[in-house]
Amino acid sequence: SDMYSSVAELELLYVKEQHVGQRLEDFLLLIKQQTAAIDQYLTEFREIRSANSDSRAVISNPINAFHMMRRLTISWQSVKTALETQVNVTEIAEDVLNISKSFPNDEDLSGAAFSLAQLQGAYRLNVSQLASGNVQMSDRISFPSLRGLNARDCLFIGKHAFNKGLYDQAVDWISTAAEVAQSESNQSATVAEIKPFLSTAIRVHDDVLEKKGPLGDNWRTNPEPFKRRVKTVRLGNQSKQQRIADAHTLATDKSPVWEETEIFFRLCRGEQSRPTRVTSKLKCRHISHTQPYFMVRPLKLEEHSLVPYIAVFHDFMSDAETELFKSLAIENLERSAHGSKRSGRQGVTSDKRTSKQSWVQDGSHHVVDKITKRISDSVGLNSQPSNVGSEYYQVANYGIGGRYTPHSDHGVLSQSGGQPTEFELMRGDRILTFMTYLDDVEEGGATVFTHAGVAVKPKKGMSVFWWNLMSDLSGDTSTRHGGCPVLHGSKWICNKWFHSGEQFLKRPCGNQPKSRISYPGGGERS
Ligand SMILES: O=C(O)CCC(=O)C(=O)O
Ligand SMILES: [Fe+2]
Repeated sequence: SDMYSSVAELELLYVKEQHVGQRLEDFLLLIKQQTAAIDQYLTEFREIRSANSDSRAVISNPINAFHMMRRLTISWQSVKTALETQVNVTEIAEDVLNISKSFPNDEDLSGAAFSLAQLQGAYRLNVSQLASGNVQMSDRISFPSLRGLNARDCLFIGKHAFNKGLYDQAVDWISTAAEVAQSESNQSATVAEIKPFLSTAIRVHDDVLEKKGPLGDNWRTNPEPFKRRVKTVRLGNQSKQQRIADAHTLATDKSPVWEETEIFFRLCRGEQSRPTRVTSKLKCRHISHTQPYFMVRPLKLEEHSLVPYIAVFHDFMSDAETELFKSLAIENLERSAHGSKRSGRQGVTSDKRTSKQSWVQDGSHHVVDKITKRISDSVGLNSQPSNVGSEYYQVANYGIGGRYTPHSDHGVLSQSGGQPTEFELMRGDRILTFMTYLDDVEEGGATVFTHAGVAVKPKKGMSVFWWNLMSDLSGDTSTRHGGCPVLHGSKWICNKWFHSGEQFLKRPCGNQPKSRISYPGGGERS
């Protein structure tokens, strides 16, 4: 289950449905042949019997007698074949029913519906347009779907948005449901059925706005009510909303969840613009001196932020290498979890992280080991011993609207779920994240940094890396980041996390007790 949380798995489901569809075509054809034969027999039979005469009267007539003989020989052959192929039908039915055991369940469908609502919210997509089957970001970027959504689909999505506290979107979806219902020739839901949901959604929307304000950790409304004049809107909250509407505001350690979430989505939409005094210092360059083989194939570095240091290597993996990682991972994909306050280090699954993942171990393939060496040489860190200096590769594939809300990668030691083990203490925390995109994503799916104001668009074979720890090995919250919802495409990433415990020979201690580590060579910036 959790099928909606991986596009790669949905592709497998697509192939499965292809097979089932073909079998059902066979099934239908057989049944049609059968009904035709039986139908023909019965038509004649009924005609004769409708006269309601007794046997003597009918059979006394030689032509009638002949007809009966013919019916029960030649015509019966077809009926007999039809009844015997019933066995065949049962076989097909069994096959199809067997396959359908791995079909999505109600929970998967709800997940998919809510993902659509979230996607629409994150990228501010026009709901009517979406309902008509057009995933449109801008005039330039649009992805027509094969068919639109019907009124019942829109109502279903609206209800899910409502249940998750997205009241602004709930009203949008449910009123679109009413619109669609009005013009639907093949009525999937009636306006009369939709109306009560719409008025409830509007009432709750206005209530929440009045009592709690437009934004919170688990609710959202429009800044304006639909119906009533709201007198006592929580102004504090509203002015904050105004503030984050300013394109230069970034998240800080003091930001509540909802504020960071708004900034996250704004960065996802590409609306963030950092001042030129910051961006003008960023450079691109070739790096070839750190290892002899980089002379032949220099690293193509592009900086995205200096403080904290966030940069990418273009063309870090070849197409063959990215394909290899995907193929090693796809068999064992499992729903990704994340830490939470309540569960501590024990992961939980939620819509905070809608992807599936699996671990690819060092040593599982010689190319994997070659890549580990390349990464380690590129960032100047020690990857060994395996799963100590650096973790195994975590390969993940995102689902419909798949995303990962802002978080820090470090903190594996300090989460509340009990004391760290001796092994964890020795291994240290995640000092550096090295993440490679294993595929292109047509739209959406950027990796964004809510404190640093950086958005990195996925590109097949490109790697992005950043430091999660300061020089004194304390956590650096300024590298909080998340994965934006995937609007179109299948997003694959591959993480390698370096740990601090094994880096004592590689990374010189700073002369300042607490400073940010930079690149290359782990030099420092304040
Ligand atoms: O998908 C992304 O862009 C970010 C993924 C991430 O932050 C993680 O896996 O820890
Ligand atoms: Fe992360």
